[in-house]
Amino acid sequence: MKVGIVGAGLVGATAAYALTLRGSCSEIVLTDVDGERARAEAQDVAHAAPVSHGARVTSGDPDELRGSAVVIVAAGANQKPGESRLDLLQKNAAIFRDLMGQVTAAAPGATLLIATNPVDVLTGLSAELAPGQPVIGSGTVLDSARFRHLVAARAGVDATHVHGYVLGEHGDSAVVAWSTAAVAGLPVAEFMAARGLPWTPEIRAQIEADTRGAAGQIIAGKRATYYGIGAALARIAERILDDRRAVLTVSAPTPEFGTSLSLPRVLGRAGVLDTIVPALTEEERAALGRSAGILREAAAALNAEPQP
Ligand SMILES: NC(=O)C1=CN([C@@H]2O[C@H](COP(=O)(O)OP(=O)(O)OC[C@H]3O[C@@H](n4cnc5c(N)ncnc54)[C@H](O)[C@@H]3O)[C@@H](O)[C@H]2O)C=CC1
Ligand SMILES: CC(=O)C(=O)O
Repeated sequence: MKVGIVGAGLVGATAAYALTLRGSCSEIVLTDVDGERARAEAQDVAHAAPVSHGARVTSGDPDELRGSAVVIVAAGANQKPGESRLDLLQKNAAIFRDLMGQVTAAAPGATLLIATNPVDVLTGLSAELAPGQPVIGSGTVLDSARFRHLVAARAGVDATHVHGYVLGEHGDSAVVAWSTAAVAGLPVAEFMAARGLPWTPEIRAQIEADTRGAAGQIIAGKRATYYGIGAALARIAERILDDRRAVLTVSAPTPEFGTSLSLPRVLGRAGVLDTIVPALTEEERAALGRSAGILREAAAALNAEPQP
């Protein structure tokens, strides 16, 4: 089971490290326009293999992606403090137009797993640039993890026992779908009330703000985020490799919304096998519609740009 990674920067290299520590695959190849960086990152991660699960970790030209079952794409610029993900669109779209031909030529059978921001619009663009190949974006898998972490901290339980989805854009319009949230199978308010734990509209609003604002807070403090997304990418990739039918909020082209966005989706070797539309409140449905509108506008603005 081979995973290719395009873009051996902070996100790509951390994904390689997470794949290695989790034993997600037997082979990882890192590629980057900065070949020296890719080589050094592969060498460093390879030294974790003998003390974890023994994967073969190498670097090389895009040609070396051949035989990959999944190719993670994390190439491109990241946000500077104060920048939004959508601010990265033009420059990262140009990088994708440049690299996608090499990726599809080398690994025509791979599922493409996009991480570069703005991930929803670039997932849609990648699906156009790689017709016939399964393409998904990491979407709101990371946001859903952040949401679960924040609820778990309030509830005083392990985050793996908190359920809940963030939907729509991986970005400022992400929709925190409280109606999907549960702690140990109970609606959050019920769980909190039964234990006399504080649960107010202000606390809910703070959790929503912290879920949406997490990337900004981390970027302000250390210039980039990579551990959360590295683990999320490894999890998504291994669920695809295992054909596990896991349900994750990945981004994918969604005709009903006219854009790529995140909804809970069943994942297998062929990529997205099914999409689940949760029973949302009217307010959540409206927020999801607004989020989709923002993404449609961004994609339209990209298509309106003259191509070199
Ligand atoms: N989807 C998500 O949840 C998250 C997405 N990101 C995004 O991931 C992307 C990468 O972020 P970082 O790793 O922090 O940036 P970075 O600057 O550390 O790494 C980017 C790498 O891409 C490489 N690159 C540029 N053009 C390339 C090309 N044509 N072919 C191959 N490699 C190329 C660069 O040489 C560099 O090594 C950014 O767009 C960032 O916003 C970051 C965190 C979370
Ligand atoms: C940077 C980014 O997209 C994130 O950490 O959510």
